[in-house]
Order: sequence, then C-alpha cells, then structure tokens
Amino acid sequence: MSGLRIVIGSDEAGVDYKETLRKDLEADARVAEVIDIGVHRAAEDFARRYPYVGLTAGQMISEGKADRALLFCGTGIGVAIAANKVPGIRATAAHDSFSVERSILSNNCQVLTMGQRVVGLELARRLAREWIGYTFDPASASAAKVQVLSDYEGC
Ligand SMILES: O=C(CO)[C@H](O)COP(=O)(O)O
Repeated sequence: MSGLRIVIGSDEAGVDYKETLRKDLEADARVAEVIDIGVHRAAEDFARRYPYVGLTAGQMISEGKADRALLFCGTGIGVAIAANKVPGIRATAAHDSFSVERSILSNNCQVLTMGQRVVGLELARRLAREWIGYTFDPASASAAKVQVLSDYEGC
C-alpha cells in the first residue's frame, strides 16, 4: 500500500530502535507521513512510559490521524497492551516474518510492536519493511473473523 501515515513511538527502552526505524520509514516511498510521538532523548520526555505511548498511538489511529503505528518498548508487550485498550485498535507484538504478515492479512492489525530487548535491529528493520507492504483484504475469509471483534466493540 502506498501513502501510509504511520505513527512511530517508544518508551525509553525502545528509543534507539525507534530512532532508526523512523529514518527508515521517512526514506520509504510507500510511506506518506511519519508522526513521531516520542519518547525523545530529552530527559523529561523519558517520564512518558509505555502506557502513554501505546494509548496515544491508538487514539491517533482511532481519530483518523494515522493509518498504522509502529511502537517499541523493552519487549513490545507493554505498548501492545496499551494500544489495545483503545476501542477499535488491534495491536500485536511480532518478531518473525510470518507473524508480521498475518498481523495484517489475518487480523488487520493497525499496530505492530517490537521489543528492543528481544529482536535484533536488522531483523526489526526487515520486518518493518515487510509490514509496510501488506494490505488487509476485506474480501478475504479472515474479514468475518475480524468483524466479530469490531461488532463486539461497536466500532
Ligand atoms: O517492555 C516494557 C513493557 O512491556 C518496558 O519497556 C519495560 O517495562 P518494565 O519492565 O516495567 O520497566
């Protein structure tokens, strides 16, 4: 898909990967806009912990300000849990190629998360490149399953 608006964010444990992946996304012709919600290296910004990063990213997607989010923390788990608290958001941590693919094609996840303490940087970069290339097919057999979740949440 071209023209994606992607939120990128992290807590302090994921900020190194966030910085590198932000540059990768900005250089990717398939990405229309990269929105960096921090944290930034300024010390005071490090007070923003993973719940705020995940919630902010989820809210931005929910409000139509972005299409997807790529988030980092130590494990990828905390930011995924937080983003999933926003109604209508489907977020998952994934550190392998197949799971990244299925997060879009099976689950229509808007949010991919990774753990800087879990996955190597070059694999994270490769997975993000792959992730950008997938588009959910609303006519697929997976769509009805995702719809069950949307119906449950009412959005
Ligand atoms: O990985 C994290 C949350 O899932 C976070 O980066 C570290 O959290 P902590 O172990 O509670 O410090």
